[in-house]
Amino acid sequence: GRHWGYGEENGPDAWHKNYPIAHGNRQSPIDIVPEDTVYDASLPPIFVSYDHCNSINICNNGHSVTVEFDDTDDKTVIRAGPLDNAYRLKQFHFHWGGKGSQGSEHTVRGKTYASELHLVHWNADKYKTFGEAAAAPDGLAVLGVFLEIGDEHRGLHKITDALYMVKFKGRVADFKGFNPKCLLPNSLHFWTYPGSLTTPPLHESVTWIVLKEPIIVSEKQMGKFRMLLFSGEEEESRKCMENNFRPPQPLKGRKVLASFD
Ligand SMILES: CCN[C@H]1CN(CCOCC)S(=O)(=O)c2sc(S(N)(=O)=O)cc21
Ligand SMILES: [Zn+2]
Repeated sequence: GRHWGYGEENGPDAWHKNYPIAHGNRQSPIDIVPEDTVYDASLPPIFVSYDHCNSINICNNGHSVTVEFDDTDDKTVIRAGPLDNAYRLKQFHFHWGGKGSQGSEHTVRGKTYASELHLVHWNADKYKTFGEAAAAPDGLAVLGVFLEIGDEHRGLHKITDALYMVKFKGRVADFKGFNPKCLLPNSLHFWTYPGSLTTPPLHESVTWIVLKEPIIVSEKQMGKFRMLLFSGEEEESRKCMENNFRPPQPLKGRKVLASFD
């Protein structure tokens, strides 16, 4: 049937037709209002151990560009913070705009960023497979990092230089040895709240951990993401992959905790 996307007909406002959970009580993203967040002094810092981290490939799935990891053991995990278990890195991907500073999914007091990086982790302590975890209320932990336009980012070069290999939907290319630690900002101060996948199937299975400090990337680097296509090589309609973000969803009484005062 008609596949979901970010267009006029199949975009975020239409997703509820095939995915009624779109109108659920813990949907993402949200607008984070710092003065309404609760500083929780008992919240430990998050612990990111990406040291033996190894990427496998880079892929254009028709919705975003993703870098996938070998998650067969606990060598690349995040723990602590709001999490009760170690969560294994499965993939990371981005959401971005068409120009300027629109493009992030979470917003901060209405401020949008040019892009947002999502590092997707799953609770392998509790669930046997990623698929099972992706549908469980405490199955996933996604680390969100804002990207702001400024000087170029040295760590992002390896990604933007590889995007030409996956221009078309369905393309996968080898992408080994990339460690996403280089994409994290200096501070790991975060906001956290219970939410969902921001794309279909919109499972309410994500503990969101959104970093307050953005990383800085250049307009030129962001431009390379917009060279990607939503469409496959065989399709005649060539649609640039951009504005692949869901707007903020109702908070519905949820509390957003802050790890910093
Ligand atoms: C295009 C589909 N995007 C999905 C694909 N996965 C979920 C479905 O998996 C089932 C086995 S996912 O867990 O990798 C994931 S995380 C995010 S987000 N933007 O909320 O960080 C979206 C998605
Ligand atoms: Zn995402």
